[in-house]
Amino acid sequence: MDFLSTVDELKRHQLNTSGKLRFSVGLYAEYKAWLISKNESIARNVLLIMLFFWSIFWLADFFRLYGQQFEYRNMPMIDIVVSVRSLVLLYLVGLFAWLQRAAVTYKVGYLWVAYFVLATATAILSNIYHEQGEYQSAWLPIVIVVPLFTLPIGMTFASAIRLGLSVLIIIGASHYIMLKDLPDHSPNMFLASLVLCMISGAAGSYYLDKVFKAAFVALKLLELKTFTDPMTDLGNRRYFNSFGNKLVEDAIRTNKSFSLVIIDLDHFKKVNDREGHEFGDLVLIRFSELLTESSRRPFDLPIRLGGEEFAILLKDTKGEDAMVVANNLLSKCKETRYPEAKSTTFSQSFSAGITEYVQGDNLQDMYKRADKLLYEAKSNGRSLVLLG
Ligand SMILES: Nc1nc2c(ncn2[C@@H]2O[C@H](COP(=O)(O)OP(=O)(O)OP(=O)(O)O)[C@@H](O)[C@H]2O)c(=O)[nH]1
Repeated sequence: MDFLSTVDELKRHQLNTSGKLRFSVGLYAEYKAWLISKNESIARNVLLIMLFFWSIFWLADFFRLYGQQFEYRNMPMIDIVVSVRSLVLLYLVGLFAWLQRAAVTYKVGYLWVAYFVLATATAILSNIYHEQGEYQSAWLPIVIVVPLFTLPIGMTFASAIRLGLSVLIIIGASHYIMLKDLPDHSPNMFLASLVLCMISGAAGSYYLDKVFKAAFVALKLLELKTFTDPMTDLGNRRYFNSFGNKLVEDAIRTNKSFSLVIIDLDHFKKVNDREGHEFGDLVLIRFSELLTESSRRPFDLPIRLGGEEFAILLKDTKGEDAMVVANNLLSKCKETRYPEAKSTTFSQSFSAGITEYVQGDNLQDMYKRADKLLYEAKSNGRSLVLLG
């Protein structure tokens, strides 16, 4: 896959959609897909072994420290610091596994696997061979974890360093507190480890940032294509189903309502016949722009269901309020002038049916209700919005 052109395409696309399209495929779905995927078994097994190793490593670290705490120091906070740190690291390794899947999918991450293996090996070896006491170097594996803080993809080099530094300060400080009373603790060793971690953390962050930004962009582009109508850049029927079902779930959980508007342009066949198909397309595009303008709140979702049929999903909106939105849209639609039309008096109207969610509804029930009203509007002379 050519990532540079992908990034450019995504940028173009995002400009057109003006941020209206929201994505429903999240990290969780990706992670699940990774777990069930059959094709990437090698990468998955390697990572699961790593994960296992890490669990053992950090748990052992914890129990060793726990076992020795009374011998070396009297700090009740030590247990908490160590266990929280171990949990956070395990969680981050889980996230790393997800990121690695993305890397394997987009065939850009093998260098990262090498980095991971190398850093882990360094950590084990430094632990085994350190003569003065293992804890000075026990936190070296942090070099692997720090780059994970580039997770908010889109990070710059400067922010990767900033994040790397803050993580190191937090973990370094907690480690220092744990170690400072050890009889064989060497401050120079501590300092050297800190610098090493800082450098590799920042370098790793920078590299990871580049790699995963590309993978992330490719993933988003795929979602964008799946859910977008190519002519109007509105969400398509697939997106309608996905977002609409989510609204139903939200409504069940929160007891809040939402409304659905189904719109069908009037006499559109005649528009095509009289003015030509190309002009018909232009009307559809202009109407989509109006639809986007009138769906002003962040969770108003305009959709092209297909042909000359559109919908708006209005979150937290009562039927009467949706009626106001639809009637304003109808006025604007009729007022729109088309200098491109052969007929100077050309204007486009639509008919619409609106319904509000009632407990027990599913999306299909709502669609049927709104569609019935829409056809009532059609048979009552068109250019009409009905609520029911
Ligand atoms: N130009 C253009 N026309 C389309 C597109 N999709 C569907 N159409 C046309 O939209 C028209 C829909 O016509 P009908 O379903 O008969 O309905 P209508 O003429 O709008 O009449 P009413 O809905 O009863 O008001 C058909 O002529 C389709 O060819 C498109 O992408 N571009």
